[in-house]
Amino acid sequence: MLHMKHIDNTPSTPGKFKMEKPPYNRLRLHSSLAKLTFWSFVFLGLIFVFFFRSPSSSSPVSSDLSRRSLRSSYGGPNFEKRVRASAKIRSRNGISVLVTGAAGFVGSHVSAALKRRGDGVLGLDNFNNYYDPSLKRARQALLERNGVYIVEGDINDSALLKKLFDIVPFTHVMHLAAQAGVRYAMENPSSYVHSNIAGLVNLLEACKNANPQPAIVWASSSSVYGLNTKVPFSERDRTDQPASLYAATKKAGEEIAHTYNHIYGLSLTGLRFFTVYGPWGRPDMAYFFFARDILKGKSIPIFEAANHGTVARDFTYIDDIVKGCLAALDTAEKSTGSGGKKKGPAQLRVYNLGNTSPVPVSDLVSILEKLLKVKAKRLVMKLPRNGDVQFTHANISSAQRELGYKPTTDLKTGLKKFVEWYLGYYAEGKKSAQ
Ligand SMILES: O=C(O)[C@H]1O[C@H](OP(=O)(O)OP(=O)(O)OC[C@H]2O[C@@H](n3ccc(=O)[nH]c3=O)[C@H](O)[C@@H]2O)[C@H](O)[C@@H](O)[C@H]1O
Repeated sequence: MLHMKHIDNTPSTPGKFKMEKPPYNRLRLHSSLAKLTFWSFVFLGLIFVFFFRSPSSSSPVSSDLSRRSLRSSYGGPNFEKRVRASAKIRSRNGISVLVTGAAGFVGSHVSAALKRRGDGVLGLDNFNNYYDPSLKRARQALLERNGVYIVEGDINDSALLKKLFDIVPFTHVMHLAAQAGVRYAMENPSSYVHSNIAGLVNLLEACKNANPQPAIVWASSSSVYGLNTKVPFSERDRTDQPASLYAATKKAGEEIAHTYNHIYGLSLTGLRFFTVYGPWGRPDMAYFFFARDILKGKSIPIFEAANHGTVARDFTYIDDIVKGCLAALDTAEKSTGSGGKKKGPAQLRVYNLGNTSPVPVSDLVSILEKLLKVKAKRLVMKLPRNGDVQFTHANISSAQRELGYKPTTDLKTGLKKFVEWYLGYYAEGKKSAQ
């Protein structure tokens, strides 16, 4: 009760009051001791933390952790050396291209073709498991043997994109990373928003901030024509009635491209691919899993429209698509902006890359039966209302005129090449298609 004593001892004339020393000193002594103890603990704690976290610590756990964090930071001279070597231009008038989705079907073919003609190519891919990742790894191994390095990372990782643009002044970006597939969009809608919208915006942000700004060619889709009935589909037709979320995200991508072109002077070319097929293709696509299931003796669902209406696709062979992609890169004008600011109007293009000859899905199955020498167990079903459209048919006159695009492979010839690859790749017992 010190404070009460203190009050009791206070004289009525405060101006003359002098505090008695002993009790006050005792108080100060107590609080100093407490402070000293407290700060000693803090000090000891800091020393402990410092030594425990030091990389030179002999603790195996901490050194392993620090090694791991270094590995995942995309840093270090080795990483930069690999990136530079892969992106190095080896031909006169060559270009240096960042290919996103490089371990994908179209991405791996385009990367290989660019490398073959001496362009610098750096791949980027997140190796997600939308379909069997071992197929993506096999494509990666093939590309690595040909000098193309694929960085394992996501287009949503801004720090990684910035790092890549800091290391290499890419002249072009071939943006093929996406969440593909029209039916899977009902199962996992957010993956489409994540890759095809957020990822695209993130990539365009990196491109707009890069110095120099690259020209960008990217994959849109025939699905943007949605429920249109006028054929063949022309780039001038309406694209405001998508039948799947996949199509809606690709359509959104085209509008986002317009915005970045308008505000920042980015040169942007969208390619509307029409059902691309061929060797090293995507196992989620019909021609691929039809082949697998025919060989396994499983029945295959063949869609038909109302009143036995034919469902058809303008199937386009991968080599024709690759030629279209390279022509789009070669005719792309430079972006005009710098430092995130537009300096003048820049190129904005959209092209159909199709085959201009739609084939009914039932004919596709007949071709596969002949090539595989196995009769299919056909299960004819009503076209489900989960993203499919009844037919696609490209008008390619713009691409023909401006890119020199001219598809040369019909479905029979292309599927023959696919089946040869498929049988070789999944040779008996070695691997099995999933
Ligand atoms: O051009 C595009 O932009 C898109 O092309 C591709 O979509 P689609 O043309 O729908 O290809 P795909 O699924 O192989 O079905 C082929 C045909 O088989 C029919 N089909 C399909 C499945 C089935 O079980 N039965 C069936 O008859 C089906 O009705 C269709 O008629 C890409 O997957 C897509 O990512 C996108 O790039």
